[in-house]
Amino acid sequence: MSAPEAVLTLSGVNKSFGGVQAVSQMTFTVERGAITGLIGPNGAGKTTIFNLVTAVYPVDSGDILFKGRSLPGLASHEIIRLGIARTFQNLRLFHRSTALENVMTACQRHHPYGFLEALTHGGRWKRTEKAIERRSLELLDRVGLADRAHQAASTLPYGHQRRLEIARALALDPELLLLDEPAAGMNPEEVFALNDLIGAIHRDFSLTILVIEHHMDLVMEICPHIVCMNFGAKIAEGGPEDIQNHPEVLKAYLGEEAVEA
Ligand SMILES: Nc1ncnc2c1ncn2[C@@H]1O[C@H](COP(=O)(O)OP(=O)(O)OP(=O)(O)O)[C@@H](O)[C@H]1O
Repeated sequence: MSAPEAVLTLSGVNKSFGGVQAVSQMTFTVERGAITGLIGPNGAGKTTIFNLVTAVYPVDSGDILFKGRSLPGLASHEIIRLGIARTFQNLRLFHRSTALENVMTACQRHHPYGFLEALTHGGRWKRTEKAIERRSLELLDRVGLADRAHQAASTLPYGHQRRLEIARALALDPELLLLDEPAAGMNPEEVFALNDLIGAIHRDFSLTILVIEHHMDLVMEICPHIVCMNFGAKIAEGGPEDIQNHPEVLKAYLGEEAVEA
């Protein structure tokens, strides 16, 4: 058996905002093909990790490697081109555009054509547009939104908007998909269905996934490996059983007194 390959490696990453140390000496690895969970109480620094990987913010120090290549210093669009896509905790959809237009915009950004071509609506432009539309419809179908393609994003139920964000991220052909609280605001049935969806896209798109999630049932079910952080630092790492029984994790979630009681 070949040794697992690291797709994403954080080494001693630090980030502070003013006096707040949002991420402190963070070190962990995401292996190719794995679904890794990133958990921790509110304000632990999880989204900041995603923001550092995708160059929303620069790291203060430390390194982030994607397939051995150092990411700090690259721009967000360069990181997308390397094969990293993400969804956002606070949805970033174009609310007035349809579901289809939202996905097509992501595809177009990923397969840009010349300004002149677009202006003249030349033959290649039309073929590219058709191919993008077909691909976008396929992706909507994949996330269970085929029948909502022509509906404005803002009028979709919240759970569907989260699925639309996943379709948009898939349109960027990622190798590594970062999901930021994909189940936020979903009811238990929607969370259950999301569980299946994440499993299916992981398999069908040969993805490596890093997922931030507060629904512990979902994390424990889909993530064979979990990193838990609190106050910016990693406090535990391991399989679901290790994490569920880890004293630092229990303390972080339940408080010191509850663990001692
Ligand atoms: N742009 C920013 N400016 C100032 N402080 C920030 C900024 N982004 C994050 N922080 C702070 O960094 C810390 C970590 O925030 P972060 O959003 O990464 O936590 P989180 O674990 O994702 O939390 P949640 O689960 O509530 O989304 C918090 O104290 C937060 O207030």
